[in-house]
Parts: sequence; C-alpha cells; structure tokens
Amino acid sequence: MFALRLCTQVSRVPFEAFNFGRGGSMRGLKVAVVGAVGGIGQPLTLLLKQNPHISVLSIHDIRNTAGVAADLSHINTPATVCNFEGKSGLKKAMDKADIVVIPAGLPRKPGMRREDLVDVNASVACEVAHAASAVCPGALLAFITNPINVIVPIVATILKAKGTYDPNRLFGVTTLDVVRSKTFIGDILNVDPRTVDLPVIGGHTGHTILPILSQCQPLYKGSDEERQALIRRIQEAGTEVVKAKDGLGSATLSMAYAAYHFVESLIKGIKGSKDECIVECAYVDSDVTEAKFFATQLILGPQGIKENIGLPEMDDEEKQALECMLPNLKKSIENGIKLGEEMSC
Ligand SMILES: NC(=O)C1=CN([C@@H]2O[C@H](COP(=O)(O)OP(=O)(O)OC[C@H]3O[C@@H](n4cnc5c(N)ncnc54)[C@H](O)[C@@H]3O)[C@@H](O)[C@H]2O)C=CC1
Ligand SMILES: O=C([O-])CC(=O)C(=O)O
Repeated sequence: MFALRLCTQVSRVPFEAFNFGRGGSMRGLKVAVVGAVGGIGQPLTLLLKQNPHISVLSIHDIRNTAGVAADLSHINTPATVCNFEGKSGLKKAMDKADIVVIPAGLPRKPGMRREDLVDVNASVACEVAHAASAVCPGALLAFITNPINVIVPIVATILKAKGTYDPNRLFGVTTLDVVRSKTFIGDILNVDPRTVDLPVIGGHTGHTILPILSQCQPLYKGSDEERQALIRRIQEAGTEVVKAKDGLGSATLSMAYAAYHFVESLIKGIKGSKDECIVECAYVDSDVTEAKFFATQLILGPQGIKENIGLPEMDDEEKQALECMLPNLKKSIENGIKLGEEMSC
C-alpha cells in the first residue's frame, strides 16, 4: 500500500519537470540508493533526504523498502521518496537517476577479509551495472560495496561490454579512509578534525590504503614509530570496527557520513560551483600508476571527474609503500576484470 502511495506521489511530478539534463543550476536531482534498507543505507538516506538539491530520493533493496520509505517520507524536506524492491524494481528505481549510490551487499564478520566478500557481492555489482546501462547510462555511480578494489573493475568491464562506460562517472567510495585519517590526526594534533587535509591514495583494503602523511595540513610530525602506528591504524580501522561490533557487521554510521559527504560533493560538481573547487579522493579508472584503478584526489565537475590530480608529492617511505602495494592491487583489478568479463553477457 505504502509503496503504491509513495510512488504515486512521484508520478504526480513528471521527471521531465526537474530537467535532468546536466549543467543547469535550478533543477532537482534524482538520487537512487541501492541497498537502502541496510546498516549504511538507512542513515545515508536520512542524510540525503535533507539535501535541498535532491527532488527525488529513490530507494531500492531486496526487502522492506516500504517501511523505510514511509518513515523517510514524513521528514519535512522537499525530496519525494520513492521505493522499489527486488530485481524487477531495480531498473525502475534507477530510471533516469543522476546519481546512484550503492551500499548493497554483504558486510564482513570478524575473521573475514574484504576480499572474502567478492563471491556474494560481485553479483550485486553486476545487477547494478546492467541496470545502469539500460536506464541511466549518464548517471554518476558511487559504489560502497566491498571489496571496492575488485567491485569497481567488475562494473567498469560490464559497462564497457555494454558500450555505456564513461570512466569519469564511475567511483569506488574511499571517503571513509580520508574521514578516519582526519579524525585520528585531528586527535593527535588536538585540532578540529574538519580542518585536517591530506590525500589518501591507492585502494580500500589493508596496505593498499595509503595516507600521505607528508602532505598533511596542518603539518604532522610524528616519530617514525608514531607515524607507522598511525598509518597502521588508518589501514586497519575497518577491522577495528568489525571487531568492536563483534559479529553485527562493519562500519555503518561513519560510512553513511562519509558517503553523504561524497555524494554532496558529486552534487556540488554537477551544480558547477564557480567559486569552489570540489576535490575528493575516490577509487577510479586511472593511469597515474601501473594499476588500472587507483584512488587519488579528483576535481569534480558536471560530468563527474573533471580532472585527476594524480599522485601527490611523497617522501621516500611513501614511494616505497606505493611500490609495495601495487602488485596486490593489480592482482585484485585483474580478478575484477576477469569476473566482469564472465558476467558481461
Ligand atoms: N567502501 C567502504 O568504505 C565501506 C564499504 N562497506 C561495504 O558496504 C556494504 C554494505 O554494508 P552494510 O550496509 O553494513 O550491510 P547490510 O547487510 O546492513 O546492508 C546491505 C543491504 O544490501 C541489501 N542487498 C543485498 N543484495 C542486494 C541486491 N542485490 N540489491 C539490492 N539490495 C541488496 C540487503 O538487503 C541489505 O539491506 C558491504 O559490502 C560493506 O562491506 C562498509 C563500510 C565501508
Ligand atoms: O572493514 C570493512 O569491512 C568495512 C569497510 O570497508 C571499512 O570500514 O572501511
């Protein structure tokens, strides 16, 4: 009943009325969240419902979307909430979306590596890639689903096979690594963590997460030991949460915060602010290293990535750490491309 009522609300305002073409500043955006009922999905939709630029918030999951949609729809902000379920609902949920955020899929339990999620989560990525090709080939796609290092190459390969791949529009969300780095460094320096800035490059697991402390603002000057401990904490922060949750999943609230921040930046890019340069780190198609996908700082614009800033300046230890992680990252990417080829039909 609710699903019907909420979707009818949307149909009263034709999508065309929002002018979904890119480049305008007055139009409302359609943002779809796939996996919206989950631990990340729910707080993320709560944050998105409050964004004044979103006119349609389309939520999708394999179950229970009606309750979440009814709940969200009572919040007195302009975004209209629309809910869809299951495979048959995915294309409807994503139809003509400007941005699709994907926190769908299995999270880790203690003792698991992110890579252990690939068998289950690859199929989620595959479904979303096929739906995006069919109903929103121009959308910006932001994947949260782990393992990011493998999922993004899978999606890119499927989109390529479908002829709808635009490398500037596909992102693996690594914002949480930056959020955590800012928090931990803010604590150490005793400053507001929001004022801390640094690039976190590479991928999103273990030593592929490389915070570039030498470029941190304000300056971070720890001893070698302190520096190593800090890097290790940033790299293992996901596992810290998985252990603390003791079988009840992985980071959800901090991830929803990070994902919202990232989507907000995508929106600012679409809106094309003249005064502000929108810079975010994300895991994307890349030629800055030997790895075909790599996270670096990106300048965002109306069509997604406007410019890849490339590798930051690094000290010798950081250069060595980069060399050290590349073989592993490249292996994950090759695996992703192979899986994507198998799932492309
Ligand atoms: N990129 C990052 O930094 C982070 C990534 N993650 C990843 O995000 C993913 C989600 O985590 P949680 O929200 O904690 O998990 P969760 O289990 O609480 O929620 C996942 C949701 O996805 C839904 N889902 C599963 N298959 C689906 C499909 N085919 N279509 C639509 N919805 C589907 C489930 O029904 C569930 O509601 C996990 O893979 C996790 O590892 C988590 C934290 C940080
Ligand atoms: O650790 C996990 O499984 C979830 C994740 O990616 C993170 O918290 O960084």
